[in-house]
Amino acid sequence: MASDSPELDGGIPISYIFVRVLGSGAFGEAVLYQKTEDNSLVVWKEVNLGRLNEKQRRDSQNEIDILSFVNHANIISYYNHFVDEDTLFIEMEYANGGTLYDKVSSCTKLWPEKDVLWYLYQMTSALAYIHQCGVIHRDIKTLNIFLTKVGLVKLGDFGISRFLESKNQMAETLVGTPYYMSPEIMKGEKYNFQSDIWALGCVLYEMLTLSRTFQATNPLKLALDIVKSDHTGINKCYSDGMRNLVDIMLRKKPEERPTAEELLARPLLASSLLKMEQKVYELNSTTRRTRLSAASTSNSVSVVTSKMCEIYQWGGGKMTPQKLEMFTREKSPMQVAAGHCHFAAITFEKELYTWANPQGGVGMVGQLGHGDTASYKAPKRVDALLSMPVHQVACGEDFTLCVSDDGALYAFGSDYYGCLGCEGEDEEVLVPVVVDFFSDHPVLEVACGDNHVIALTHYRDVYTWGSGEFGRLGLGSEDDFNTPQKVDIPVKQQIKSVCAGSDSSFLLCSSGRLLACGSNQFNKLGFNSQTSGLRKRKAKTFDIPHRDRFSTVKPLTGKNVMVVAAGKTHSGVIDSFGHLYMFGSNKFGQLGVGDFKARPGVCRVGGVLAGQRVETLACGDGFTVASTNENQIYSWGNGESGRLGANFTDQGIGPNSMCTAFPRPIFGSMHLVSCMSCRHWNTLIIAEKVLNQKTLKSRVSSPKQIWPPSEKKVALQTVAGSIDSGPDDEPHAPEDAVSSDTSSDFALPEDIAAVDAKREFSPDVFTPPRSRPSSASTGRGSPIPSWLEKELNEAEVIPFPTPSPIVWDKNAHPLGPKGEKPSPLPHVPELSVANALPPIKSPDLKLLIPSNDAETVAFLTSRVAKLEEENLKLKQTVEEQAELIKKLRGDGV
Ligand SMILES: Nc1ncnc2c1ncn2[C@@H]1O[C@H](COP(=O)(O)OP(=O)(O)OP(=O)(O)O)[C@@H](O)[C@H]1O
Repeated sequence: MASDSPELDGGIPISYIFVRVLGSGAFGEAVLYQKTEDNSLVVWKEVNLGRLNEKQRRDSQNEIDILSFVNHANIISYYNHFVDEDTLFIEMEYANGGTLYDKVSSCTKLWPEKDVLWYLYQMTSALAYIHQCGVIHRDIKTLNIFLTKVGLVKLGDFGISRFLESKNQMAETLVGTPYYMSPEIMKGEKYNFQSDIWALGCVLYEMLTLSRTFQATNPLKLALDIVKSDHTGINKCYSDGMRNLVDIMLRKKPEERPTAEELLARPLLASSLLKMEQKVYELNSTTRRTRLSAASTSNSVSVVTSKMCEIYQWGGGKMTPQKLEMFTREKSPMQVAAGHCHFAAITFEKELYTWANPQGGVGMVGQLGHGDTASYKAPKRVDALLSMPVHQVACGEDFTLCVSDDGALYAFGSDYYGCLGCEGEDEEVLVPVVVDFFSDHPVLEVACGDNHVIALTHYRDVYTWGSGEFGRLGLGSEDDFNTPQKVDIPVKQQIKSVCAGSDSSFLLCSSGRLLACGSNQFNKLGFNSQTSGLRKRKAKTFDIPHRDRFSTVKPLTGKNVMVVAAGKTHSGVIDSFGHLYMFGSNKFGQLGVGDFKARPGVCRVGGVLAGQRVETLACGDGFTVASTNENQIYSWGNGESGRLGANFTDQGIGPNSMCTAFPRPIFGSMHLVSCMSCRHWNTLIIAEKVLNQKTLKSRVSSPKQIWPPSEKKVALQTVAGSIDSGPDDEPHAPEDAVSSDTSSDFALPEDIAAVDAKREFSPDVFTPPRSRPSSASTGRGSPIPSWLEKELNEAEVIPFPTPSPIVWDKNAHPLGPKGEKPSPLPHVPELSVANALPPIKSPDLKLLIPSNDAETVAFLTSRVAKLEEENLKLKQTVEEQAELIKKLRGDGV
């Protein structure tokens, strides 16, 4: 039990962000979570064992037994399970496209035969597989056939399946859903695999007719119809082969029905079997994770943290942060983007929501994508993109662009400057249109300035279009373009991320170098340099007004830039140490250096931020917002119209009484910010709150395989044994704690001393770094690339005596703060759980890295950059070789 093992035995803590409750079944809830380890969505099905009778307990146990050994592209994957007191938790694959029931019931027109065939193939393939393994599903129905957005079928809900010893064995229990029950079950006779074929026949019939096979609502009449009557005919628009399939699957005598294998061999399916098999493989390989999560490694103990994400918005008249209730109650946000008067958010389910806050009679021009010019004040889902999983969004002044999982780029709103990237579109586009140009160049990330767009493709090419004033497109001129234009990158650098200011553009390279172009007014690109102290020379500033090609921001060379943010008159970057550097206008104190004086070069922001790692950064019109590894959010600069989310004043010094030139904390309670975006006077942030943390001991398991029938029984006993409530297997921790996060979501600024007091400790809970939606202005990267981190974690441990354990706070620094033992935690509600948990050691890193001094950090950072560069070179060589081989083959050599 976890209480007996105060240390985590090398177990990897896993964080889950609560997304939403999917629904409740007879025994409990199915809850959707995002796993921060790899950003995947998973379902935790909670089964309340306390309410179950003996038979129902067996059924839920049965579901795990079956799920844990089946492994098929068209069956919901099982990842993990544990028992916590009277609740059984099962972690499984999430099917993000609803159920076949939803799809059939929302259809008004008959389906094309090829679509029916595609679904039928996948269901039959899943059935053939489980039947071969000796399992009858026993509850095949449209409600248990899950779908993914890309059109994959996932058979689920094995609650009442069971093994049959042999194909001839007959089951006797009366189970299933009446509409899909076979005649033999209705008659109380024994049944076998062929009952599943009957149910599949009913499902096929529903897909072809959009109605139930037998309609009677009176159970007796239904039973009679199933046993005696024939189903009504199927529309002649379907082929004879298809209609014949229904007939043979719904034969009253089970032995006359084809088996699933035989169905697959029939000409209708067999003729396109290979193609469909290949398609399933391709679609599945992009979405599927490894079957067992880190929690399931042998004897591991993990901390499972579930978090809730909330969106706060301020500015434009909203003087303090306002929580958008919709994203708290129903949907969990993953990325946000702010425009001049419109906003966008993407949920974990990859749905896009938009809303607006127009002021002073500003008209809407379709930038919300809802098909009209209404200004929806509350977030509304963009239904036109429902079938497209959207992973990133960016807002321009009055237009919006977003990227789907498959790299398609969609645009809507005003095309006045050609920012929609599609020639021949109306000036106002009210629903998303695809930017055709990128059909052959899948897009990774998009950034929008006020009137221009930058897109980064999967091949790491950069395209720009829209207004070219001040050379912001980096194309060597100030010309405007209404279609994407490829940008020449002067240095052979791999571009990692793109960022757009109002009339400026930045490209962030994997090497940590920053390239910029566009207007350098106030030195907001950071190009200006100053020479002073040279013999016989006066101090001189080299002022560059604008640049029309991307070039290196030289004053930042040597800083390993991880994050860049650009506002209207100023910009900022965060380096790999979490240091913040600002440049541009300081009229409103937006550089955060404690005064309002113009600064000719790049300034490092210290003060209250010194000693913290800055993790996210966003720049608006005359103000800046940043968050740190200590979960504090700061704002500074111009406070007019609620830009700072609070009322700070350095009265009498700045240009107006609402300005502050120092970073000021704005949230009273601690929040982890995963994403932020500022534009004009608006700010949007996503703040994470820990809901609860559990320490759990995972069952002993290794990745499951399909066993030959003879070994099946033994293997299943092993799996079943692992959730027995015997002492060795008790997987829950008595110290499971639920955070009583009753602190107000937002409080006005505390006094800085209180905040400083909080900064003296760092939580000793280790949570894995979160991979974030890539957004130049918002995201923060892990200081150590994932491959290196993986290598470090998997490296062989060489015993090395250390006087005191080093607590590695991943959020704090690549190597932790000087290796000191942290002081005990004061009582802060959000951290009460952290206090309850034992300190987590990171033996691997502690042993691998003998000292935590700055040199080691610098060494590792430069090594990472170098390795990345080498990696890039290798990739290029491989590509060149592949090209050569292709050419040679083409020439017939
Ligand atoms: N893996 C999954 N992916 C997507 N949705 C799921 C998944 N598992 C369950 N759901 C959804 O969650 C809801 C609740 O599911 P659950 O399995 O708890 O109950 P049920 O199947 O509706 O009822 P019962 O288990 O009593 O038959 C259902 O709407 C179901 O569609």
